[in-house]
Amino acid sequence: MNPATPAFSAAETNRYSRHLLLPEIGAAGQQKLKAANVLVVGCGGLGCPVLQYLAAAGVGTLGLLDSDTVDDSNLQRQVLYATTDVGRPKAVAAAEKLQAQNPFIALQSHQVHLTSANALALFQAYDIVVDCSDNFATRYLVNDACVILGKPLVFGAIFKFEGQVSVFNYQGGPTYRCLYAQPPAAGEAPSCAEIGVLGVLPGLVGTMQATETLKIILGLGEVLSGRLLLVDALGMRFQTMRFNAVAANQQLTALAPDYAAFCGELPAEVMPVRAPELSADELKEWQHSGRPLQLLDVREPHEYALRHIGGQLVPLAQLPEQLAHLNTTVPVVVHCASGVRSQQAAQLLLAQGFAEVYSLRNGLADY
Ligand SMILES: Nc1ncnc2c1ncn2[C@@H]1O[C@H](COP(=O)(O)OP(=O)(O)OP(=O)(O)O)[C@@H](O)[C@H]1O
Repeated sequence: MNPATPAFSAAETNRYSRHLLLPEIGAAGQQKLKAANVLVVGCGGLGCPVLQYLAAAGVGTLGLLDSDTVDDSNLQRQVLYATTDVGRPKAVAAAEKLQAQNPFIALQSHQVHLTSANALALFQAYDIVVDCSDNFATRYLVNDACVILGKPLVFGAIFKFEGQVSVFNYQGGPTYRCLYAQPPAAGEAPSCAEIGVLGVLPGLVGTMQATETLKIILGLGEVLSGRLLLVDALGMRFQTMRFNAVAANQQLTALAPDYAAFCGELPAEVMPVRAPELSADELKEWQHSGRPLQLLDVREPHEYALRHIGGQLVPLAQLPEQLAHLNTTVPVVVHCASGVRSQQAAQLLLAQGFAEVYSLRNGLADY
């Protein structure tokens, strides 16, 4: 179809009237939006605002890829979901909300986990991919699939109060690998589930991703290619850093077989044995019994200051050098915010010869 030909119903013309008024968009631009196919990988914190604004703007086909279900801890920031959606697949619940918001667009739910085995086939049908995932294995996989298929990739990431936005593989521009040649060491970059995130931050970063996506479709402005936007919500400061393409990263021909392994996630069969866990009730019972116990809090001092249940504070990163101050023969219960860092710490203690070590299941969240 000729993108310059307006093919809108009266209801669409009215709906998109504020776009149609802009000479930079107009009927031709709105037609480009209607003809566009955009895949959003991850319908969580970032995915929700990206999807909401792309749907409202009239992007004709939106793919929603997510393997997860809605958890009540998602509702603090994943604004497409209601309390009644808890337990439902995100790709399905989000599609319902978006279809109600805009009946003139098509929504494709992909309720799958993205892997090397399905990425190329899934991406094929889309013009642009927006990465709203939350882990490094998926980010490298999404990048490589976009490079192989020659698709622009709109990237966003959040951490506590900070965010990053960029556009990769745009018209021969640099890729995610040009910016980050190697993933961080396992445990070096904790997830939102572990470290927390300001609820509005994905809204801030996700709307920037949506903006870049619309600019790419419309051919408007200066796309954020070869530039990384750094968002500091606490200082409300925005900085841009330039980076260059590395030719080898733009010439990938095949996906890696296992992105989790590339990112240092060990396969289940060689994972260190998980330390035994204790429930919050079991810990409370132990504390009341007076049986000897070393209670270890492996969070950061600022988290401890906010709330603690006693015990010794030894942030996870400092644990290896603090081992000499602990008694290897007295049982140890390690806890953190949600049970992830404490599991790592408990495994370390067991490997160092501590006789009896437990990790508090779900951390302070359950206590
Ligand atoms: N490889 C993947 N395949 C499918 N979905 C993915 C993949 N990687 C990440 N996701 C999805 O991306 C979304 C990221 O959202 P977000 O960062 O808000 O995390 P969350 O898992 O919903 O929340 P939390 O980590 O706090 O529990 C999640 O819904 C997750 O299921």
